[in-house]
Amino acid sequence: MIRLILADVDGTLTEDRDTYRLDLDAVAALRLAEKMGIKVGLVSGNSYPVLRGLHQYMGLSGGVVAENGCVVYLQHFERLCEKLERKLAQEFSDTFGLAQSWQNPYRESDYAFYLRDDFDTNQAKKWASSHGLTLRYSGYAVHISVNSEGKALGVRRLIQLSGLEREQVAAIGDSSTDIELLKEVGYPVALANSTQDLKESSIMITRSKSGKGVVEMVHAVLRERGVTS
Ligand SMILES: O=C(O)COP(=O)(O)O
Ligand SMILES: [Mg+2]
Repeated sequence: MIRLILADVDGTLTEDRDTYRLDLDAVAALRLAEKMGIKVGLVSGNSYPVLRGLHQYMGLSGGVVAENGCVVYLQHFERLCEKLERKLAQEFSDTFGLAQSWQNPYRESDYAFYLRDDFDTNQAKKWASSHGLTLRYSGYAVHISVNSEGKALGVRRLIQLSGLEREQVAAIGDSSTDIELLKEVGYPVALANSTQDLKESSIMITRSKSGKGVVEMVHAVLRERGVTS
């Protein structure tokens, strides 16, 4: 029986994959899950303060995985990765001409950058590996990180802190950065507008995109628990 739902944020809880506007129906569905006794956690490439704030104001209790797996919060804060020197973020930004995310001052192990059309992914991957780092793209931002396992690292710790087995956990996401999230849970769900590689990592693909797909997923989980919805 599912006891915890883990949701990605950008592209998943939003109205679509190209906006930061939260889908209010998705927020309501996650609150309904909490009311029915299923905890909801957020697993994202965003920084800890952003996720901790969202978790609190959305009324969730399942915890947070931030910085693509490097930070976990469930009643207390844990950083699971080494810190990455800030000057490397500046060097990456200068080398590839990418603006730094406004959240970079609040990150310590995974830095994010806004993509440009002329971005050379192969060169950036080479740069990252020559610095012992991993490059990821969420559909919203390019990330460099000390963490080669991505969201899986934080998700395993969050599930452990929750005292649950992976079979009791469902997860939903929209991009390649969620493959590492979905592979850690018993009920992996992709959205209608997820990237193809993520769909291949799921056992359910929603009919609707982004936030409306989250609503479908929550109702599927509630049905599985015998709660008619
Ligand atoms: O930080 C990003 O680039 C996107 O974050 P996400 O993991 O919530 O999609
Ligand atoms: Mg996303």
